[in-house]
Amino acid sequence: MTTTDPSAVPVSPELQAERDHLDAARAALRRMRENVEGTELMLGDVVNDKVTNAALRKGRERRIAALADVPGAPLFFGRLDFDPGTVSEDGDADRVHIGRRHVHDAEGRPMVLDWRAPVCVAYYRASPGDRMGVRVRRRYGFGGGAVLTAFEDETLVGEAPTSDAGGDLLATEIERPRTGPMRDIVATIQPEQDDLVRAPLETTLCVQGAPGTGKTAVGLHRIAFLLYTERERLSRSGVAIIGPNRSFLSYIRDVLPALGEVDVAQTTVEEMLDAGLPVRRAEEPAAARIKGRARMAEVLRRDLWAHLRTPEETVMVRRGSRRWRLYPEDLRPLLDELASRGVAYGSGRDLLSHRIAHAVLSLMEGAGEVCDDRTHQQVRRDPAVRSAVTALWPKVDPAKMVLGLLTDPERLARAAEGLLTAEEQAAVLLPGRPRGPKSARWSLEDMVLIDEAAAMIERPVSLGHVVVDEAQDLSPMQARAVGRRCASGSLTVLGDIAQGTSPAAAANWSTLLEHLDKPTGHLRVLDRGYRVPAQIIDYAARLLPEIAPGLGAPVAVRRAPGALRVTRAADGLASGVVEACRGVLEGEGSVGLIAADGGIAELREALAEAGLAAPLLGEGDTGLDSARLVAVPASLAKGLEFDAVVVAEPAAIVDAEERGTNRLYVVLTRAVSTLHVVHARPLPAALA
Ligand SMILES: Nc1ncnc2c1ncn2[C@@H]1O[C@H](COP(=O)(O)OP(=O)(O)OP(=O)(O)O)[C@@H](O)[C@H]1O
Repeated sequence: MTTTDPSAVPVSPELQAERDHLDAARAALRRMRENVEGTELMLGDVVNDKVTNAALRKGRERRIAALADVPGAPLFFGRLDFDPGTVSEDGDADRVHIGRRHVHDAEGRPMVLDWRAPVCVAYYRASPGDRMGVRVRRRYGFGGGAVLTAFEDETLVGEAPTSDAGGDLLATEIERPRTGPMRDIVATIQPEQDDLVRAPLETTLCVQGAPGTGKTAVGLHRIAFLLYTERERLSRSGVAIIGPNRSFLSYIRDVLPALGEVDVAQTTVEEMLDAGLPVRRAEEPAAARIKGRARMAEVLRRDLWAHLRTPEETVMVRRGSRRWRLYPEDLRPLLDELASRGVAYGSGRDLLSHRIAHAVLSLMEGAGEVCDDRTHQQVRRDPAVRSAVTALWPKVDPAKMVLGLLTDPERLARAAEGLLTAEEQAAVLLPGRPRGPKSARWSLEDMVLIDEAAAMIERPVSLGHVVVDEAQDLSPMQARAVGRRCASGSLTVLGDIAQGTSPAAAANWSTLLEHLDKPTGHLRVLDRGYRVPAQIIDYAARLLPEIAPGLGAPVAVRRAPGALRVTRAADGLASGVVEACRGVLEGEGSVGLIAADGGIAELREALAEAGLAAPLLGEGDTGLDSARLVAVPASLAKGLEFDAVVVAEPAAIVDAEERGTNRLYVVLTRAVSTLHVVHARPLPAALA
């Protein structure tokens, strides 16, 4: 009789002992959760204060969520046996199990250590050359339903260490068929990745990595690590991850919760800007490039500060029977001093009212009057002072300001003199004749300008850490917007220059780091490719000399015979694609059909006629978990991956946009196991 339940198969006593430990750890985790759940009653009795109660309750809910047992994710994945006395005086404790979170027994003795604990570094980095006190490293294999089915020991001591650096388990883990969103890689983080994950909070990292080298995974695990080591600091200041679009964010949404972190904001650049205005049009590439340049900040700065007026009138404050006068020549130095100090425009207004009040008080005191803080406040609020401030230092609304600037050629010419040519000025003007910010047809690039203006008026609050993925696509102006949101925090900048597809994409990282205001950020390179088998990456890398001269292909850690097929569709593209999809669907796991945005509808129709439903990614709430076969517009493929990928008509993908060859490189590097390229037109020269 065959059985499909791995837990029912007889096993060795050692494996059984490990299973028992896993069961005991699960029971202990349940008890830890129940203990937290049981705190509700005590809370009501002891604390009456509503606000405190609400905060405690929220903390408690968070803790309960963090202690949830994630179905399908085993509670531990590894074990280390250290030299006696390395971890503790007590010999037994030199064996530690390592998992996603800390679990202890009823007496408080650890049963599973959180992978982020310092002692666990050895799990990821110990080698026969530097064994870090480790004698044996054990890695576990799991079957369906997180049933422990195997383990593999690596002995680091003795004459003949048995180290394969976990190669088989790594390949098995990567090739495990995908059924939905991205998974964590906590069990198999590689040494070069671990080094980045555990970089201290103060360090801004910029990671250049070819497709599938694990950049996104590193960024997500770094957040989890930082939240573990710096929880208090970061829970006050906040952490965010910025991704290229909603489909991508949906793809990565489960990774942090699986690592026990449920409180990280995930956003796109567009959502982050949050100007309260809708984006109504895509910018022309030429205008996008101009609006994305850092010099636009100077154009905006000039326009903003041009709102200041030269004092022409006397300010007269009445107090009782006396009148105190400040003449234009008294006011001018106050204004000039503030304007030259680099204050935010908005706080400058406030400071000006203080300066004027101070000057009036000096006159009063010079005449023998006794003044105190109350007098200062009264003078500051005097209608004459207030109207002088309003006239000299007018309030500015950022959206109205940008609207005014981009609809008035003369005003723009004044602000852009020496910075933009006449043609460039004409290119950035807004279309139509909008009457106000609500009716204007803004682009994303315009929103970035509004954000810049808003930040010049009032500086935004800084987060503690921001991870920005696909950062190569940030224009200098977008980079400034990201950078000022972590002005006093740090960044993890992830990307690949070769995958830059936006019109103002970065050409190198040092310039982008400057725009992010982190010029001393450390540039690190990941070059071991985990996702894509060698045959596929070699094929895609033929595009590199054209799109990113100087950048090499990653060194693929896996080869997969038969991974690549290139077919000329003799009976037309649609039928070739249907046939290719049918073929790859015979295998296991997720399948992505990727085509130029303009061609995807027709291919979906052909698939539907052939009885193959392919929901469109990005439409409604279609996520990657809704079906095995998903139709992916090329513009949304970035950052995603599928077990098998069918790429339809590479030439159409290249032709669809200015940086179409970069887009094709992205598209060709999404497959974990199989890539099938189908074409009716000739292939781009490098692939022919
Ligand atoms: N150490 C690892 N163990 C297991 N899987 C890994 C490891 N590193 C990376 N992977 C897998 O490789 C794939 C690619 O990882 P990831 O998406 O982080 O790469 P990337 O560098 O961001 O790629 P891209 O530039 O194409 O977006 C993922 O499936 C990830 O789980």
